[in-house]
Amino acid sequence: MADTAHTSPPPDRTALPQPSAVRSLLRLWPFARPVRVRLFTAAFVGVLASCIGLVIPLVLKWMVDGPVAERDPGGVWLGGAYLLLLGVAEALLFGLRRRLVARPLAGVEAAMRDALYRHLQRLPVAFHDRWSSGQLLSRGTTDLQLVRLFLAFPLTFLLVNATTILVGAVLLLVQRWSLGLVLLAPVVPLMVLCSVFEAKYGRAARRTQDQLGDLTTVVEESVLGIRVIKGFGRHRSQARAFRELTHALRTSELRKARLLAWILGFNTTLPEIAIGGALVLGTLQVADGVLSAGTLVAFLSTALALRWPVESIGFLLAMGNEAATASDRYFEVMDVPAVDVPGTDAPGAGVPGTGAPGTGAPDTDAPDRRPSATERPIPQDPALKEPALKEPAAQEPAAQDPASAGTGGLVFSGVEFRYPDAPPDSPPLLKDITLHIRPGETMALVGATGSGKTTLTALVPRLYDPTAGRISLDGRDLATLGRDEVRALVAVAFEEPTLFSATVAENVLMGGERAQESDLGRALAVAQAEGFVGALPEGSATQVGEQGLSLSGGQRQRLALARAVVGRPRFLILDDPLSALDVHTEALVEAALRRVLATTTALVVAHRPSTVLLADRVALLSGGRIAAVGTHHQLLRDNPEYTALMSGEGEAAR
Ligand SMILES: Nc1ncnc2c1ncn2[C@@H]1O[C@H](COP(=O)(O)OP(=O)(O)OP(=O)(O)O)[C@@H](O)[C@H]1O
Repeated sequence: MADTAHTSPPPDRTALPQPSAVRSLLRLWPFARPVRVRLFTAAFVGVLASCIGLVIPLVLKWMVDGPVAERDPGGVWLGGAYLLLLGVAEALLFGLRRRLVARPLAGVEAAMRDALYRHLQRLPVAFHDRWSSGQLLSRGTTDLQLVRLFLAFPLTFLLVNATTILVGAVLLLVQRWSLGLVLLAPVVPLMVLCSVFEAKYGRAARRTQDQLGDLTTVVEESVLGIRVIKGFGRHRSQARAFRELTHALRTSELRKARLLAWILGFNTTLPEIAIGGALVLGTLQVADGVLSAGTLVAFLSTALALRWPVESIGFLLAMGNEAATASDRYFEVMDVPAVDVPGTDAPGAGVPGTGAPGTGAPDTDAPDRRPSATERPIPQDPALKEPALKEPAAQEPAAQDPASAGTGGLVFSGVEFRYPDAPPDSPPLLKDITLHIRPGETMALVGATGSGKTTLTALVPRLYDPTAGRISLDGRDLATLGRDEVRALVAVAFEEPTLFSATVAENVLMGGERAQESDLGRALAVAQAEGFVGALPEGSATQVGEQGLSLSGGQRQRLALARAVVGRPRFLILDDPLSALDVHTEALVEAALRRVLATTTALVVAHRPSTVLLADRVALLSGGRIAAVGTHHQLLRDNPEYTALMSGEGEAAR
């Protein structure tokens, strides 16, 4: 499992030491590798184009000292033709460079985005509990654009410009070493200034990109929560919060602009002063007859040709720093160990450095940290350990695995759980949970608000892993099952029914890998959703809006229930599935659900007696433990806490 540092979003990273920009950028290599030939060719073409630019001053020198001095019009025309050819070749080569990289780099950006999305799907729920969606969105959008821009432009031009400056410096020194030294005098101060700039700009870029992520979160929350904002008239305070963030972002952007202006100023002024100095000195040397006019022209043309490569260093460093920051932010997410490796039986096999025990989120190397099913036999009848009233289950096992006779169904053995972000000295939320739901049995889970019912149910589909103890499904240790196996065995309907921007049918059918269109009707019937789905403009082919907002709460809940039952799961986890239904619909759904529950092993979080009555037995969760197990009537008779909860007194007292 990821440790807290991994699951937590980075705090203010600008306060931390920044990793070297080069090291951050080198991490992009695996993604850039497939297009390396194009990148290197583009760099070579760029260097060639730039060197052609440096030949132009040499042609000028030849023209001034030759045809111009000798008043030879034919030579002047020839020189002009050479210059034109060189100029056209330079332009064509720069165009070719751009063409070479544009398409492959769009592919690199898409591949990185794809990898990020796939990774996000496989990260533990604990990670998503802690990271804001805006931070993730901005890493998958703006940050990746910055990376593509860097690979397309500054990466090549840092190389092209460095080569141009180097070749140009040699040409200057060869033409007239004394003038060359005057021109090269600003190199050392400029290098110092550039390194100071780089450090400062790197921090500013980090701050800006983090603030952009926060801003995205606010926008997203405002859009999704628009009903609450309007309902409570919070648009002014929301707008104020938004303004504060945009103001902070603007301040950071201005700081970047100031830093950029500062380095551009130095990068322009110092070389200009040097060129001025060389011009004065060169003119004196021409006047003294120690230097030809052609050499001075060539010298100054070379110096002017080097102006852009020097001036642009500021821009290129800025873009490089932004890309390095983007790379850091991208890999902060990519470095969080994933929960599972598809196609492997043991979750997380092959993913290095994952999973410290006791942190509460699904682990990728669970077999390492917990003994395997063969090492730790499941207690022969964990139900015997249950602390309170017992009676035979109404449903006997339909088909028990002979190898695990008596341990089939859903078994919690000494399960303990603490959320990864809970204070380390706080007691675990769930302690020593030992519970046996027999094959085919429906167990209701009852407890006060906040007692941990949802948390306990979330352990079954492995949204989180217990911090101690074990859960088994039909005798198989849950921790040894791959993600696909768990998904095939367990279906869940959450308290908050989430629907996706897709058709009703797609939303329901995503509940079962092998679910067919024919299962759709059955699932909708169980959830008593046929009526309203049939009345939708295009029936089950109707698109439901973002998060299914175009449907009522009860309708969404019924579709979520249909999704849970569509795949005929062996284990069904329902978190208060009928809470948003009216009494009449609830009775109809219950009648249909009863038939589904008869064929599955189910754990149903229940708040109301009507839901509890769906179950064969009831487990009472109190103080983080299973305080009692029995039938509804037994618990009503013998357990005052349960009686209070069912009568509503318990909740009212809280
Ligand atoms: N992701 C999380 N990180 C940290 N703590 C959490 C997280 N989710 C829930 N909790 C805490 O765990 C406790 C139990 O929450 P849980 O949702 O399991 O209770 P519940 O019994 O289902 O409540 P309800 O009946 O109101 O739905 C609460 O105190 C809650 O604040």
